[in-house]
Amino acid sequence: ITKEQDALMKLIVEAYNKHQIPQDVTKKLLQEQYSTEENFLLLTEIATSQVQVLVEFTKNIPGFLSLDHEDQIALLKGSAVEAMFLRSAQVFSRKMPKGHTEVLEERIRKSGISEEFITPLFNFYKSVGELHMVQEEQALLTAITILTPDRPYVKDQQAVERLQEPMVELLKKLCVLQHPQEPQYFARLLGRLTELRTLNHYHAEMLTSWRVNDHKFTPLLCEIWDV
Ligand SMILES: Nc1ccc(C(=O)O[C@H]2C[C@H]3CC[C@@H]2C3)cc1
Repeated sequence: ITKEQDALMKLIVEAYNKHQIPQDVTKKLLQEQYSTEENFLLLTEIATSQVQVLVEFTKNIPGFLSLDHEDQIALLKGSAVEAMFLRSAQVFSRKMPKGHTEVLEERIRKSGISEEFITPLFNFYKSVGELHMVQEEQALLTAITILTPDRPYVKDQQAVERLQEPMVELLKKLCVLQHPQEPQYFARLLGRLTELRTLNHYHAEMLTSWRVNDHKFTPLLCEIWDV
């Protein structure tokens, strides 16, 4: 790892850890009663908070704020679902106190999300958990997801590639250092990004079904997902 790569990694990890889901949101998970309505409201709070954390993290990715402003929006809107699921998968499988994980799982299962999305969602959570990513890998993988050049409406894809490439190279080196006994570990991480893309479709269905049943979203979620 070169000096520049080490500096880049420290910036990304610092940005990743700077913003977390507020305690009061995760505390509510245990307190509120278990109605479908209450669960939906909790998930709405979690998703809104996740998107806020995502925007703050993205602004701290070196070079992001120097991109064309419309492209910045296109990258955020194009990656919000994937970055949110990636972070919630990491929180779900690692950071949460034991009791919370089961409670959150229960609430997700009973919030009006259709079964056909529940299965792929928890399969994804499980496959992320099994990777036992260190925080550097989590932060870099999230930044790489956000800096995907071929999102809809991105005008200057080369500029995004120039930011994403060094992060992919750095992640590749990190994986070799962190998992020397597992040469295919880096490929497994990138495989998670492919699995993530499939969740976009399910997520759009989830939003539509909630909208149809007249569920209220927050202004931020309406804006980032055009609902
Ligand atoms: N009104 C909404 C409520 C929740 C979501 C959402 O994406 O929830 C995600 C956050 C984590 C819990 C369920 C999934 C993963 C979207 C709109």
